[in-house]
Amino acid sequence: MLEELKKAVYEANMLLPKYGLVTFTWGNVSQIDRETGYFAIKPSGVDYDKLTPEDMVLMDLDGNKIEGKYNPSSDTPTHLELYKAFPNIGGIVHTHSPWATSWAQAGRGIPCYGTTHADYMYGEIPCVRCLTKEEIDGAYEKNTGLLIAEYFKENDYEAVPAVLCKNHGPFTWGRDGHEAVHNAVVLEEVAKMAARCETINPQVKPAPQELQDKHYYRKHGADAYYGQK
Ligand SMILES: O=C(CO)[C@@H](O)[C@H](O)COP(=O)(O)O
Repeated sequence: MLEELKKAVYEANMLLPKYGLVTFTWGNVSQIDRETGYFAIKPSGVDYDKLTPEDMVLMDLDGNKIEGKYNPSSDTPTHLELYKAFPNIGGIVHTHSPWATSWAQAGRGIPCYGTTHADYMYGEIPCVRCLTKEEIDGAYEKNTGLLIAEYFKENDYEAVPAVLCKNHGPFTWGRDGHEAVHNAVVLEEVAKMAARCETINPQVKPAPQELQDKHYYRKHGADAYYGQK
């Protein structure tokens, strides 16, 4: 079932090691078929070099496994909550990419220091709070998804398709898995540049708003990143 979807998700997952975003079996990509409401996601704990398209696990938005010989990624409940909360999201990535995860562990959002950032993400890339003891002791991954969804109910997830979860790591999204991976690569590069920028000049300030606006809206214009505004 949904073989094309599983193939696309397999190919998107294989980009994570290709771009140096993951070590061992860390990280995962999913993509949803909005007609069926099913999404395909990387199986939990399977080495990337052993993965095949058939290994992708099909899930529904109630958290039921529809098809797949493996367990779905442990982060599946987070992906699920984001798909439920935001209809324009078609693909989601979670990694522990080192530079973005370092900002997440430090509990800081990534300011926009330059046009590389502004070309893809409008303003600061946020870091949401660490989960509470109750949230951690409960459904950790589901609560991570609910926390991200809560933040972006008040903030534009189309303008900033990325978030850092404090003491954990980054999540990115897009219209499909490949675009979510693209945003994960951009996030890691921007995180690296920003960290180095602050080392070179600890007094550095964000780029002027007019420069940020020029670059973001030149690429995204009045049309939203996901369609007509
Ligand atoms: O965030 C985590 C663990 O902290 C996960 O993303 C693992 O890094 C990958 O788990 P699986 O997808 O293999 O279950």
